Amino acid sequence: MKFPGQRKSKHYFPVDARDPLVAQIQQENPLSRTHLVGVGQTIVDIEARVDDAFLARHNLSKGHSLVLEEDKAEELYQELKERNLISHEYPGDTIGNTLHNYSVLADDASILLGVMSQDLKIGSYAYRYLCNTSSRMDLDYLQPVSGPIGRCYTLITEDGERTFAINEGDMNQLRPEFVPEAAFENASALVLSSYLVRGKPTDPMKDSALKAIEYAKKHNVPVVLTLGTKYVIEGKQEWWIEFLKEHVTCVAMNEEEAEALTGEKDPLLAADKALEWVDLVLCTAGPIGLYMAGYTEDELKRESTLPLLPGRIAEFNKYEFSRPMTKASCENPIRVYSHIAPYLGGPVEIKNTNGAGDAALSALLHDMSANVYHKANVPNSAKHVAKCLTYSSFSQICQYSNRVSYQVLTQHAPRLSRGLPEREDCLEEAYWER
Ligand SMILES: Nc1ncnc2c1ncn2[C@@H]1O[C@H](COP(=O)(O)OP(=O)(O)OP(=O)(O)O)[C@@H](O)[C@H]1O
Ligand SMILES: O=c1[nH]cnc2c1ncn2[C@@H]1O[C@H](CO)[C@@H](O)[C@H]1O
Repeated sequence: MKFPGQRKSKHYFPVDARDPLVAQIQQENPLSRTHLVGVGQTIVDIEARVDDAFLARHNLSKGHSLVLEEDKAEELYQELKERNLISHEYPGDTIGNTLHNYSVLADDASILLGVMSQDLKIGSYAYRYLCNTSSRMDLDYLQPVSGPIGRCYTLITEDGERTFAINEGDMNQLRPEFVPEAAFENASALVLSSYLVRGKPTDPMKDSALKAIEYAKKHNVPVVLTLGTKYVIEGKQEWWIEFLKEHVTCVAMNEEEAEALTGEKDPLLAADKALEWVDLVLCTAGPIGLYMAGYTEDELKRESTLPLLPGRIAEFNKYEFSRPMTKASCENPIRVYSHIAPYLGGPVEIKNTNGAGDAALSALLHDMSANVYHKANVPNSAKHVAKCLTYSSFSQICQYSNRVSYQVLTQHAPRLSRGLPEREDCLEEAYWER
């Protein structure tokens, strides 16, 4: 496990490969490992530049993700092909992206539960998916299917906005028996998306997601839900709120999804509202940057030395140097919030915003895993006197998530093509204090 954030801090582990005491411990007891597990919809993103008329012709709603009927999807594909509009093809899926990015950042294992075409043809979409996925992502549990994996037409209009049109293929055919309990032993988190429940009523995907949640709970693995698109939430708020209350530790969303869920337009107020149902919130807000909200123990709160920020909650970032905890593990829980503006004000040229939110979430998950890893290997560390959800503070995670989003904005693909530059390993020194 490569560590996130302040890697030179005294709690960094493995502390120093040259320290004879540490070397000894490592020889006697191999380090305990952890991994991230996710239930995904295996999808290839097919990117094309189109105009607004194209979206109108295919009845697509700009900025969102819609599932098309097979014949409509074929019509759309034919037009893209005939007009030679397809520019890139990448592995996609919000969960696949998150797991891949996690594996790249942590240089460690993640497990994808999903489907894969059993008869692979070289050059096919399934083949492309596998070739361009991190070798740290464990694909051994995938369920073989006879049909194609999903295709996500990623349509970029002149204003830089992206609209998704989905041809499902067999992406929702994952059956519960392909969700093995073994994948949850020692897992640091289970990550799911709200997209998993929008298949046909006869699709087994929803039951598979519920099976995964059942195992996660059994093994005390936090459940992290990313909201995907506001259309999955709108009109079903009550259902989602019950779902969050019952199953979810951490929710990740952008400001539109946050509004659909909470009715609050302001991302800070929306994040605050979501704390009524979950323990930790990541809310991205495009050019505004991102917010986090969560709980910490009153006695353990740590005051920020950064400027206090104005917002709909006065001095909301006052305790952002605290580490997130579940509400239940606090005796006197207090709410903590943090915000960060886009890294360096955002890239000079945004290649594509596709995947920026997934990138932010993968950084948070990396930090959660680092905590589990550190706790398993250095249980007596002062870091673990209280049961925290993450290794770093709210503030540090905001910085890290934002930095990773920036990296995705500067490239076409929705997944990180490589880790962050090594010279930035210590965020404080190399980047934030510039
Ligand atoms: N126009 C922009 N300028 C600067 N930074 C941006 C811009 N858009 C996004 N970002 C950065 O990327 C992060 C995530 O972006 P955004 O809120 O667009 O995610 P999202 O809508 O969930 O994306 P996706 O669903 O495509 O993964 C933001 O917190 C911000 O740091
Ligand atoms: O219905 C869906 N299920 C799963 N992933 C999706 C769906 N629609 C879009 N994306 C994925 O969202 C990523 C960016 O966040 C894209 O890579 C796209 O593949």
